[in-house]
Amino acid sequence: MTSHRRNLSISSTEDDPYAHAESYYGDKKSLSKSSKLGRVRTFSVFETKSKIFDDFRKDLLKDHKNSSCENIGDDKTPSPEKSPSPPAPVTNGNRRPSIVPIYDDIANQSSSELKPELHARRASVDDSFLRPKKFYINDIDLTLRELLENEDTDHNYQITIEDTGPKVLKLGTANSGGYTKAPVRGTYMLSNLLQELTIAKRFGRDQLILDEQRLNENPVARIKRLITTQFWKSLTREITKDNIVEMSKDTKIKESYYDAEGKLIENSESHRIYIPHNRQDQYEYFNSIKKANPNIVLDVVYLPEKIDGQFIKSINNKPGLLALSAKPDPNEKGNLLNEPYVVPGGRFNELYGWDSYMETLGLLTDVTPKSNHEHLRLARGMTENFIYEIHHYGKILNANRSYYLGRSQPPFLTDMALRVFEKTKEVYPEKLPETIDFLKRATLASIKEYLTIWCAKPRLDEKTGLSCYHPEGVGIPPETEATHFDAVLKPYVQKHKLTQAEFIEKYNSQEIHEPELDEYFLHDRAVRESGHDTSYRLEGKCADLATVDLNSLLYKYEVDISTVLTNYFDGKLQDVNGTVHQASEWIQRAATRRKNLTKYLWNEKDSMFYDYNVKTEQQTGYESATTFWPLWSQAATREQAKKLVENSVSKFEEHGGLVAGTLRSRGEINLHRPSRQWDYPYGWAPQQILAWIGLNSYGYTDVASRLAYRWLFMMTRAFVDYNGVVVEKYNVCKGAVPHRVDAEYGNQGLDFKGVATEGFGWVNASYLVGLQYLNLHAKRCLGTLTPPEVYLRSIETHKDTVEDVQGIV
Ligand SMILES: OC[C@H]1O[C@H](O[C@H]2O[C@H](CO)[C@@H](O)[C@H](O)[C@H]2O)[C@H](O)[C@@H](O)[C@@H]1O
Ligand SMILES: [Ca+2]
Repeated sequence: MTSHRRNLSISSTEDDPYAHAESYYGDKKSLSKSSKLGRVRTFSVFETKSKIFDDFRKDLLKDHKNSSCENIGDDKTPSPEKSPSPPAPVTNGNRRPSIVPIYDDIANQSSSELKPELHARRASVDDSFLRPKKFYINDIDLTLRELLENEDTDHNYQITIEDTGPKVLKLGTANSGGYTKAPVRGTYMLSNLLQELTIAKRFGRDQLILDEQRLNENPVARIKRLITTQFWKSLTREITKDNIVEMSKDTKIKESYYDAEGKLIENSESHRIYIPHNRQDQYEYFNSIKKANPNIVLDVVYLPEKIDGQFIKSINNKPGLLALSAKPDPNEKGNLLNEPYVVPGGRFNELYGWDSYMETLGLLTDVTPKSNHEHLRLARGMTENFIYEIHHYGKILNANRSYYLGRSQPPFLTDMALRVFEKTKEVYPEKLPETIDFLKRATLASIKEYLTIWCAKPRLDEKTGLSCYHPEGVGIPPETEATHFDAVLKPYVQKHKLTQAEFIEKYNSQEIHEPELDEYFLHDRAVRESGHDTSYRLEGKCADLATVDLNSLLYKYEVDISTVLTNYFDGKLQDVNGTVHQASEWIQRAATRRKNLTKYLWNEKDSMFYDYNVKTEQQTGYESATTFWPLWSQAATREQAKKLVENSVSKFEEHGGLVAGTLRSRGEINLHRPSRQWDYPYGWAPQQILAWIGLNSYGYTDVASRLAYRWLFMMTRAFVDYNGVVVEKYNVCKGAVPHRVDAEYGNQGLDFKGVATEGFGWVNASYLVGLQYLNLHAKRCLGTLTPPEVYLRSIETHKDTVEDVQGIV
């Protein structure tokens, strides 16, 4: 049936029960402050109720009557009853839909205000023939209140399996005008109801027709839909004149200074953007915004040409956002268009290094020549921002805030650029010269990063030819959660008979010298540069470790650079300084590193790659999931891969996928040795993704699929049982509550009321990437929440194959 079957002025896509929130709850206009226009389909308050039901009933009858006839009821002509310009919205007295915080107006209303109006009349259409159902929510506030009062028994504005309510709420059906009631049952449907009502309310709706299908949607489809249509959007940042003040706000550090009397003053908020010393265009652009808006508070500050540890420490109390790539707006003189990016989420509201690579993998999963070009734009934006960071800050930054200026994160630029390049060629074949230019710029930036950061002092260990994480910096990293260093600082605080705050102040200003502590923080900064902050694998020694992770990534750089030079630039590329880089040099570098990886990092007896301590000249023996990274970069030999799979996957394979490190290596945890988030029992999305890609590339697709199933099952189970939660990391060893993590700053992505709107960047990506490793049978099992043990038994019994695996990354 291709025609419009409804006598409502809507298109067929608007009748989709799974439509994007914008079209389901109201068009974009409805979000603007000045206009709260809702679309017709959801029966906005602009129409009188009796007219709503008249229309709807007529429509149903027509639907029913014509259900077997093609092209009957073609209503391309808009319904004469629908007014193109709706009358002013009904305001319900003083009650206006509030958006933030969305529950306040419910809480503040007296129950008489919330009393349901009597239904004007009952529609004469019987419910029974209509499947799937639609519910008529006459008063969203009232329904939300009833739902929360009955079902959210622990009062956290989420409906989870820990709530002990009746687990059923009756809602009026749409075709009976709300008269006939039908139940919404069980945690999953009730929590989806809470989510949908919360979203509808954020769109300014008071009433709603809600598809039952939206409440009992297959959870796999729902997670995928939310990530691709909502979460990426919520995590997207793009600096504009209108949002720079909000974007420059820092939430991790409180700005502080001493007043004339020497009293420490803390600002609750600061808004500052730092500009590279040679970007006058950007400096002027941000100042022009200030000039045009004298009421805004925005500090626009040039960075010096030389940025070292002392300088970075000197601005610890003046946190600011770091400018990113921007180009002139062809349509508006003086305006700059800033490249977009995706942030991880929660407390991480800036462009991160390796998170962006993982997000790119996720974003590119659904880009085709015909769809989702926006996702390609975001992936390209992040890559452009990395090129910019290398040229203006000397490295790809941990993240674009001032306190991250001294350190990088695991490098993935060559692979990221190649993937964006390939996709761009496919989507915009007509732009090939521009796309090749992008690849050239990304490759030259990667070469610069490789030569000046990763293979230069202090990161390069000349003896082994391998590299270590070793950033610049002085003092204590200011961005960590307040209590993170308590155990480490305690003996020093006691020794100097100071409060911890006083000690930090004096130690940072170098009034107190503690060489051992300097050494500890050198390694701590290195741990943060490694992205694996924090872990007992690295603590107290990271800057001395030639890690498996970093050296696998650098091998990939070497191979990718030689491939790009060979395939696109006749084997050589000249940089801005006139140096010509030859493919043959990069082939040689890769061969040397591969040999050194085997010589220093491979342990034949244990079938593992271990980090190598360049000071003690020994392997550390710490069992870490980074042992699979040489599969991702294809630095491992076939034999090493086979041994890893046969003897070492089992060391890390837990209920929910790969654990970051083994229990044996982590050791005992106690008050003085608190648990660390990158150790047992936690599992992280990037570790899973890299292992799947690596295993698959050596032909171990069955192992990759099995691990993907475990991870996706754990995510789906938590999503279904815990109100749509998607978090930064999981406890992969626990069947129940895997999303509850209390190590270090705790988990991110948990803190929401009613509905999760962003998930977490790399975990979102892992879901989309992971699905590509599952065949139809696996996806069906996942949708019905079949536990991994049962699913794995089923595929053994049926000698299932992975022949359906499609489009693997
Ligand atoms: O503020 C504490 C630390 O937070 C970041 O690290 C964690 O989050 C990052 C963003 O998702 C992620 O890249 C990193 O692997 C996580 O451990 C930050 O990167 C650290 O520098 C910071 O100290
Ligand atoms: Ca609850």
